[in-house]
Amino acid sequence: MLVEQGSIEVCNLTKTYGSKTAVSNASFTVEPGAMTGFLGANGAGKTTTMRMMMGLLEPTSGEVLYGGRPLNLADRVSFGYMPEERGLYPKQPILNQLIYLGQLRGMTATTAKSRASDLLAELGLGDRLKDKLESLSLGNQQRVQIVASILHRPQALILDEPFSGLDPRAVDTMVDMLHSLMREGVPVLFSSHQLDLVDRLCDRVVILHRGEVKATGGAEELRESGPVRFRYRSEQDAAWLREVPGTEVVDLAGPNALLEISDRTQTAAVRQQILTRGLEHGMTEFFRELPTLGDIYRGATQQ
Ligand SMILES: Nc1ncnc2c1ncn2[C@@H]1O[C@H](COP(=O)(O)OP(=O)(O)OP(=O)(O)O)[C@@H](O)[C@H]1O
Repeated sequence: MLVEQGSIEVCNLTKTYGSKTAVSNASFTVEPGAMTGFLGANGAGKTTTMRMMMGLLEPTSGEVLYGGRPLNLADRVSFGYMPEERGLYPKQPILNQLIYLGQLRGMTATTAKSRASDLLAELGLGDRLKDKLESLSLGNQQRVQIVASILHRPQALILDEPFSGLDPRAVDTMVDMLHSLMREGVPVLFSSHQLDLVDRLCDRVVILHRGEVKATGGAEELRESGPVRFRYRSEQDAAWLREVPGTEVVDLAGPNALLEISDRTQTAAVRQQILTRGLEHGMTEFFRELPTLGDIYRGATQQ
């Protein structure tokens, strides 16, 4: 069933600690029915931003809107949040504490028990329901954390490093769960350092660097707007490409090269020139290669 969910708009959020600015005038949107990856190095300000979005930290300035109006307490209770410091009780049996958490979020004990049991079983923990959290491996504790954040069918999901420490199979299972929520129209924001994972999973990206949003938008759109690069392959030495005006050779290995067009408005002309001359130099392939999200990330966080 597709539920009408609102988007979350982060508007000019700033957080300062004394003279230190942890987050500076950050603005971005988390769209319903999409996965948004929140990328940034250690200390970039991701956790601080997410905590402000969840109302756990008062912004120095700026606000967060949900469905076009200021986010209120009821919205926040309806959201699923996985904090960086996690936050379940190590000494409590896992099912019991999930039932308790579900009740805090308005579920009956019976519904919470049945949904928690189903989700734990889906994550391969069906036989651990009565075990204390601390007796599980760290990766399995993390699976319980994700169950805690999605138990009550949240209206939005904000996840701080949800994939860190998970093995590939656990990542896949969790991704399936997040995708099914996303298909129901839930906005999902998750922070990560894992560029490859963000590249694989996200429709949208926010890149934070030293507290500032350096890039935001659709992953494809960001890749399209990145540097214009062409892959060139041939049967002869490709060093002649260094002499072509309007391009820079990013990488050259014998007959193969990666080129970047210096001025994207000149792309068609430069491309035509290379095609014509390439035919005289044994060219076998020549095609546009979009930058990866990793390239975009590195470009946006250079200084
Ligand atoms: N309570 C605090 N007092 C002072 N400075 C803080 C406080 N909380 C965070 N900071 C600083 O704010 C900056 C942003 O921290 P934050 O934890 O939001 O980054 P992050 O992107 O989540 O990093 P990581 O990926 O390492 O979790 C850091 O320089 C951090 O030291």
